[in-house]
Amino acid sequence: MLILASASSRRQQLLNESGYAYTVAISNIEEKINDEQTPADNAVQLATAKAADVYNRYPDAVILAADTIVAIDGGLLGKPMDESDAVRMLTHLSGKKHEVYTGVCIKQGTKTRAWTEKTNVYFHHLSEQCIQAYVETGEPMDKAGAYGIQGKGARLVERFAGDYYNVVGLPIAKVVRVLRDFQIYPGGERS
Ligand SMILES: Cc1cn([C@H]2C[C@H](O)[C@@H](COP(=O)(O)OP(=O)(O)OP(=O)(O)O)O2)c(=O)[nH]c1=O
Repeated sequence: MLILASASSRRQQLLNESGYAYTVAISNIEEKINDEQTPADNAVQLATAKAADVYNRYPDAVILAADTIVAIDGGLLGKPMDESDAVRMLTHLSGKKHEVYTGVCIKQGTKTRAWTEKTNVYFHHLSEQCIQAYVETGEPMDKAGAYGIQGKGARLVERFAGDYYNVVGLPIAKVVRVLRDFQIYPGGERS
């Protein structure tokens, strides 16, 4: 049995599109960023903590957890606290390159595979008016870095290098490969 330890509708959608049968169980951990650690370590540790939390409730299942963090100029951006925080984040990202890290943890019993995937994203120069209008759509509020590349936030992005789905919140191609090692297969694929 596969359990997705995530409330994120984007992650659920990516698993649905791949044709997996799974159940959602949400972890209750507090997502605290540790500024003294690298972005990659933060992302993978948060994903591992989410998986460990759900493992306590489902000790026999294969558990998939993920965490997405945005890094720029050596600092980390999680989800914005409010609209002015979203404006601050988007102003910081404007006209620059940043990195999106998604940490993934797949766990069954003592068998654990955990890693971080990085995608570089380059933003256009954004006017104050453009940032304000985007924040007013409400889209930034539940997203790391205050944007969603898969939504209206697409207009902010000049280009990216790496896995697009990693930015959305789950590097699905690698996840599919690692899940095979746990005997979990996508729709249409046999063991
Ligand atoms: C950068 C970016 C982030 N995001 C999202 C992915 C994640 O859902 C969210 C980062 O928060 P996360 O803490 O990774 O995930 P979550 O809180 O939504 O769900 P859970 O903790 O239950 O797993 O930001 C996008 O949807 N698009 C983007 O372009």
